[in-house]
Amino acid sequence: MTPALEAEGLGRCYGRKWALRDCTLSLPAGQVIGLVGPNGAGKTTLLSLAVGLLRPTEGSVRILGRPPRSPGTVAEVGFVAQDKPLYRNLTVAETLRMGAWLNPGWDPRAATERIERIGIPPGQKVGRLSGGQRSQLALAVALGKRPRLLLLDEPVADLDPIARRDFLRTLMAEVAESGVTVVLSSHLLADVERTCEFLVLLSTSHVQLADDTETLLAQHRMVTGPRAAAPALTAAHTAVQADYTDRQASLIVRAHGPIDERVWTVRPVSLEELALAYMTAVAA
Ligand SMILES: Nc1ncnc2c1ncn2[C@@H]1O[C@H](COP(=O)(O)OP(=O)(O)OP(=O)(O)O)[C@@H](O)[C@H]1O
Repeated sequence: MTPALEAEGLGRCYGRKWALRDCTLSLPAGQVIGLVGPNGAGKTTLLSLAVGLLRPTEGSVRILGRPPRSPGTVAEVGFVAQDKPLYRNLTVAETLRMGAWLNPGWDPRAATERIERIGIPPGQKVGRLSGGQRSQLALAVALGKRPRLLLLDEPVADLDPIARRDFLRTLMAEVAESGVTVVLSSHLLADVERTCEFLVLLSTSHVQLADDTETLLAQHRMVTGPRAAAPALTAAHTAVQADYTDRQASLIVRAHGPIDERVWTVRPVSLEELALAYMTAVAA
């Protein structure tokens, strides 16, 4: 199957500062992919390069097997930017009509039903919606397009917990029903853990992790035990994060084989622990 997004040595700099560098990735189609990383890591830059809103300084990117903005691609890709750009003077109903007018494959039922279910009045001006309602409308417009690839830049940041759960459920239902690929950038690691089957972690403008979550979780372990035994442990396995007291060591390791459970207490890590460990390790 053609990857949803492929990047090869992709980089973008602003002046002399690299926002994204050496980015080589292949994202599988038909999954929900989490894109995480600290502020300024390069997530928006990667998404903007993918949809052709930015040009690469070096390297290349393809979406759905084609360069961004090539004929056909624009109709097949939905992008909801971080600031949810919508026309403030249009009403909700007019926004949906504009979506229908601009997109040949528009599904009026999907968009309208969604807005009705959330209870946003169709006659309301967009400029008077709350931040969360605007996010919901932007998602409805993006889904109404029936895209094959949906790129969402921090879509749930201003939703309340119930709306967030509903939003993520809708996304997962869409993936199951239509096979759309979703790339979801978020700081909410617990949401990413619940929703995503594949994780991309960016930090300091570089890709630190890009793999399916099951593989990542199988590779890593939380290990606690005597500090004196830590050098032997870190010689055999890669320490991603290490905390020491006088006698005790507590580490997250990428294991390269069995860990001696006579010496160490070993447990699986959560995706949230793993992502935080990588972000902290790179920042340190
Ligand atoms: N238009 C711009 N001009 C100059 N520098 C920029 C511009 N856009 C982004 N940058 C810089 O590029 C880097 C990556 O920014 P980007 O917005 O991609 O990060 P991000 O991971 O999306 O951050 P956040 O989580 O805060 O949204 C940052 O250092 C940022 O300051």
